[in-house]
Amino acid sequence: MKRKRILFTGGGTAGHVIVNLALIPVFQEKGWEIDYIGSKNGIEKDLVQQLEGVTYHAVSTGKLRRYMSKENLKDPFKVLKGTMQSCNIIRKRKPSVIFSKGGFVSVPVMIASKLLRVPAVIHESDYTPGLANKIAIPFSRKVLATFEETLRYLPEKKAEYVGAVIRKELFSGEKAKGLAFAGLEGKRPVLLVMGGSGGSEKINSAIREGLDRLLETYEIIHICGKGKMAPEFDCPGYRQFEYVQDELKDIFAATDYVLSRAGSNAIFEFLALRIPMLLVPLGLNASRGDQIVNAKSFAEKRYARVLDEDQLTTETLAEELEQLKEYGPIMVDQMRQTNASDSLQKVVSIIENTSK
Ligand SMILES: CC(=O)N[C@H]1[C@@H](OP(=O)(O)OP(=O)(O)OC[C@H]2O[C@@H](n3ccc(=O)[nH]c3=O)[C@H](O)[C@@H]2O)O[C@H](CO)[C@@H](O)[C@@H]1O
Repeated sequence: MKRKRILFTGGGTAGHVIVNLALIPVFQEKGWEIDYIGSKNGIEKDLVQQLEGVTYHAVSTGKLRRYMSKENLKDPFKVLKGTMQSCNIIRKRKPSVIFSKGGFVSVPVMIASKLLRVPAVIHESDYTPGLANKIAIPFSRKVLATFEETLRYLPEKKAEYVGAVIRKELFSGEKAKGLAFAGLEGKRPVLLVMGGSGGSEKINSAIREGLDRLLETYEIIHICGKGKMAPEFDCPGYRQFEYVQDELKDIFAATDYVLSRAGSNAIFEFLALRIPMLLVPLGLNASRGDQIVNAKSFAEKRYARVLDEDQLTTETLAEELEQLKEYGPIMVDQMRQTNASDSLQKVVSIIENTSK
């Protein structure tokens, strides 16, 4: 019997790849063939190309900029080229279904899916839909949302709330391995600092400026982002990484508190693992404000505390971390009332039912 084939797309930042990484092993176990369309140089290429049994195809992509640039004039042509390349790949590989996690690389793939009548499912993990997904929704059969509140921004007939899709392996981390990997003793509570998949210069600076004081209370694991390490700050109890893959589960298991950006995938992972979080959402000057609403929703449900980026100083950070310690047990109680465990299965069933 001919094996079914699924084509994934999504990229730009890890937030647009991670859900695909959670789904790929499930479809592999089911015996499906897997293709992935991403960009030539995006993080999706690094994360997906190393997976066994997944064929990665790179296409030309535009970039959905929110500012004026000469490059904006070239983008429609890049999207057109990407659409033609995607059409060729789809014609050759003949997927039964396409799953898109958004990001600008997904736009040409979604247009191609419509042109060639391959059913496509979109996933939106932020509270408000991203620009790429907004463009792609008319080309899709189904739009799945992590936040229940997102449904009000989506077409009723296509939208479905599924919750957060979380990589299974994140639930099997080991604290001792996490501490050993980071070279920490675990004598003081471990604070994980994670400025999103690309790191955050603002959070990095605030942590490093207040490092001596923070190290009196915490041991710190700092995921700073590619090219954002600062070896001159290396000292006992403080460990920096650019980006962590396989060992992330162990780092999470060793974490008592987290200071983070408010990207949807990351905050739902902390929620699922019951880690009290202080969130510093990316501001309106650098984004459409999706993290601000993600964070607000978490604060309202008492899963998180929020510190606005423009209020972030070493002093406010130290104060807020004190509050995080105090309110941590309440947050954990609130988080224990949630259950994200069946989201992955739900999404898999929807994709299977949508496929040709
Ligand atoms: C600057 C930007 O555009 N940010 C967006 C991007 O964030 P970003 O790419 O940071 O996305 P998320 O925080 O949602 O997800 C990051 C993912 O990367 C993983 N991870 C991170 C660091 C690491 O070392 N190893 C690792 O595996 C996290 O565990 C998480 O699963 O997508 C999110 C989801 O659409 C949006 O909410 C953010 O606004």
